[in-house]
Parts: sequence; structure tokens; C-alpha cells
Amino acid sequence: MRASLLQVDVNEGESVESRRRRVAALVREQAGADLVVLPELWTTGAFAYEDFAREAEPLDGPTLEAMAAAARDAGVWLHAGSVPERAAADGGSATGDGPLYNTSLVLSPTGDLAAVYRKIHRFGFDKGEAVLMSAGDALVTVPLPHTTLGVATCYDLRFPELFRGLVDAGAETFVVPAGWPDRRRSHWTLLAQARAVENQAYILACGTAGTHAGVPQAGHSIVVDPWGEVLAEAGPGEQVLTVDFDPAKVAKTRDQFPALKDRVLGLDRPHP
Ligand SMILES: O=C(O)CCC(=O)C(=O)O
Repeated sequence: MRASLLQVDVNEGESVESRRRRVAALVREQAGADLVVLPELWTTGAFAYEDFAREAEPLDGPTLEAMAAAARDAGVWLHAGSVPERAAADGGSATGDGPLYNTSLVLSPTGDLAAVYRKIHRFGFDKGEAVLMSAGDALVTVPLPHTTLGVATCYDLRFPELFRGLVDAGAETFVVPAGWPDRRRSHWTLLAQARAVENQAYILACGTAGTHAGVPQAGHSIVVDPWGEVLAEAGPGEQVLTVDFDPAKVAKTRDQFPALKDRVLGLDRPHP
């Protein structure tokens, strides 16, 4: 299976509309890949808090439209990263004036919307995304022809129980779009390897490059195999990171070193 991670440079010098066009062209250039992955909040930047409301779009907004056409033209599965989503007042997916979510979109090679994931763990503690956006509450897996994706977004990477939940739901390949800051780059790499090793799964973690809202981005998108080996790692700048991997290695690893079978369930909950 071939995956291409598009580590997009997100900076204020480029308009959202121009970046959308540029990214759509980059996706079209990946024809021949099975799966293309984009980063978190690449239209605005994950730290451009004041732009979230202005650039927020409904699920069927301009980003979905542009990415669906690009996925169809390239004939690829596309994890289109996430967008600031403006939901309907009832929290539904129609256009509306309801809450904001950090919402990931997964598109099929025919350009159909295959999955939607609203980020569960919002970053910022008492500011930024944590106060501006609402939290999702549903785990999302996406069956592809050769592997089942489990999706998570950026800060979610720090919460191993979410990944366990995805494994229990059948995930074999985690896809994690991010806008991870450079000052915590060592955590990014370490956590990506940890989530892969402990769950005996692939992880495709795609970050942004450049600087926006004064926050230099880590770049260094990374692909790790179920044994924890780094298959590919990007540098700091905009880059297409392409990797070939064998999805069957997940089952082989889980079979030959069956640590997942030794799990004791319920330890993450207080005892009565
Ligand atoms: O956890 C971190 O250090 C970064 C998280 C983050 O930037 C995000 O979720 O947008």
C-alpha cells in the first residue's frame, strides 16, 4: 500500500482560498497512491484562533468540495485533514450557526464522504481550541480495501485510551493529522512511536510546516510500523512524504508477539 502525507506549509502570507487550490493540485499529483493524508486545520492553521469562526464551514463547504474533486481526479482515498466546522444549532452536520468543531473528513476515490471525525481532545487548556470549539464524542474507523483506518487528531495523540478504543473497533492503521508546534517536537516523535508499538499498528502522522500565529510548526511528519520502526520521516519544511508499507504486517506482528491479548481491561477506570 502506498501513502503520501502532504506536510503543508501554513502561513498567513497565503490566503485560505489560494492554499485550498494549491493543496488540491498537490493531491491530484498523488495519483497512484492508495491513500493521501493532509494535516490538521490546514486552511487556517491550528493556532490561528481568531480565524476559526471566520473560516468555519459546514461539512459540505468549499474544502470538502475542493478535496472531493481532487480525490476523484487522483483516484485516491483522501484523509483531507481537518477544518473548522460550523455545525447546525442542533449539532447536526447541516449548515447552521451552531457550535464549532475541529472536524476531519475522509473521502473515497469516487469523491464521496466516507467518514467524519470531530476531534475529541481539544488543545489549549483554558484558551484557544479548548474554549472556542466543542468536543466530538465518537470514535471513527474507516475500512479501506487493505487496512482499517483509525482516526485521531493532534492532541489526541497524548491519550492512549482513545487509540485502544480504535484498536477494539478494528483499527490497524492510525491516521493522525496535526498542527504540532516545534517546541514539543520530541513529544510528537516519541508519542507516534509509542502509539504504534503499544497497539501494534501503523501510524501515519501528518503535521504542518511553516509558522502561523507566531507558532513555528514541527513538520517532521512520520510513518511508524507496528514494530515501532520509523519507515519515513519528513524534514521541517513543506514536503510530500511517500511511503510503501505492507498492511499484513499488523496481523503478523499481533500474531507473533501477542501482547494485546494480555490486556487487563478496565484499569483506566477508578475501582469502586
Ligand atoms: O499536544 C501538543 O503538544 C500539541 C497539540 C496541538 O497543538 C493541537 O492539538 O492542536
